[in-house]
Amino acid sequence: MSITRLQISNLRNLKKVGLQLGPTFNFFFGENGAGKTSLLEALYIIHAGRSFRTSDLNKVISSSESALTVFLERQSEEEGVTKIGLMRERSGGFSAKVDGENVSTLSQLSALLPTQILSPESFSLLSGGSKERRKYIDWGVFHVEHSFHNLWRRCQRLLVQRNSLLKRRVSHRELQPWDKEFSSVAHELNLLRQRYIDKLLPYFSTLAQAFFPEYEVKFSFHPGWNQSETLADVLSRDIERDQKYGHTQSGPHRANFHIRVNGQAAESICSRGQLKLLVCCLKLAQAKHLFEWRGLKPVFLLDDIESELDGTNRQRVLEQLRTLGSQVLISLINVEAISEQLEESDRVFHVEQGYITPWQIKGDNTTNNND
Ligand SMILES: Nc1ncnc2c1ncn2[C@@H]1O[C@H](COP(=O)(O)OP(=O)(O)OP(=O)(O)O)[C@@H](O)[C@H]1O
Repeated sequence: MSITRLQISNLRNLKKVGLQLGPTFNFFFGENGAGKTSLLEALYIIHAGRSFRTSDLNKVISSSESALTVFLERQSEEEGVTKIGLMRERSGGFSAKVDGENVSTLSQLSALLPTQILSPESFSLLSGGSKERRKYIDWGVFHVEHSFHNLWRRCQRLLVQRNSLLKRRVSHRELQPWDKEFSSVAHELNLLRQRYIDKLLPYFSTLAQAFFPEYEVKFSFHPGWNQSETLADVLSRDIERDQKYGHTQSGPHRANFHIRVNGQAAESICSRGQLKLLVCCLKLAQAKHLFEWRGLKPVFLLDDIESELDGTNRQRVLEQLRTLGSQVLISLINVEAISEQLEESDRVFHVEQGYITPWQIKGDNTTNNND
């Protein structure tokens, strides 16, 4: 799968952009503040319904404009061309269409456009809170297990209901029917996560070994409660604590994973650069797994990796992406940095004050197509 056409209006400084993308690497170069990250942000928004830079989408809409739109055409061998569009209004209104038909949930767009991002922000996957790590696992489960999304939503609803009952301090007896259902859905959800991780781990281990040959790198998953007990037993035992805090302390909403390097927590022993490389291994592992199990290649968005990884490691990550055959959109400042490694199907674009134009590299010289 790859994105062939992309149109963006009123997204930060991108007032009106129209592009034909190539199926392999697409490089976007330009000075600070030119609009490179905003272009990647547009694709992320249409995939996830949110930005990777801010939780407030109004900040992403161009100042003095009332709505942003992103439209794209996706080409896949099995399904041919699919047209996908999204509009986000300043008033909060959201509308999305696939081939002219309104879609009711954003998860329909996510399913059509599996997208992975490597940006300075995405490196908090290992150094930040557990929410990001749950999102990482659930991205993968969502794309390979069809029942996951509904199960996840049921689990969220039950959790909200249980928490509101806890806050109202209802009796243990009144809580029991909720606990029974919550435990049963949680158990099913956990099985899907466990099954996914069992399949993902060989991919991660191979990559970790290639990138960190001198270290022993171990991944461990924690479902959100002690597995020697059932969740129903844990909830029943901890009822007083849950009532005291007014929310449920155990369950799949507390799932997490840890990476240990030579027996120590990665975030305590690894350098910043090594942590970033581990995040690359995690994301590449998901992409390889998705391709081998579902034949899908996610689109990769690489923002500012020049400043995030050293030359050798950057090269190794790019080589992995070339082997995978994913479509990749990469932002960078200096076009000279890539002139040696371009392949025939790659495309280069110059980003300048919100305008994006195709660029051709000839030998040692860089020339604009429009020259
Ligand atoms: N809501 C908005 N409306 C209009 N312009 C905006 C808005 N938000 C940000 N901008 C401007 O849009 C540009 C966005 O730049 P972006 O972050 O995409 O740059 P970049 O090319 O990735 O730069 P860098 O190399 O520094 O990361 C900036 O010039 C910023 O001032």
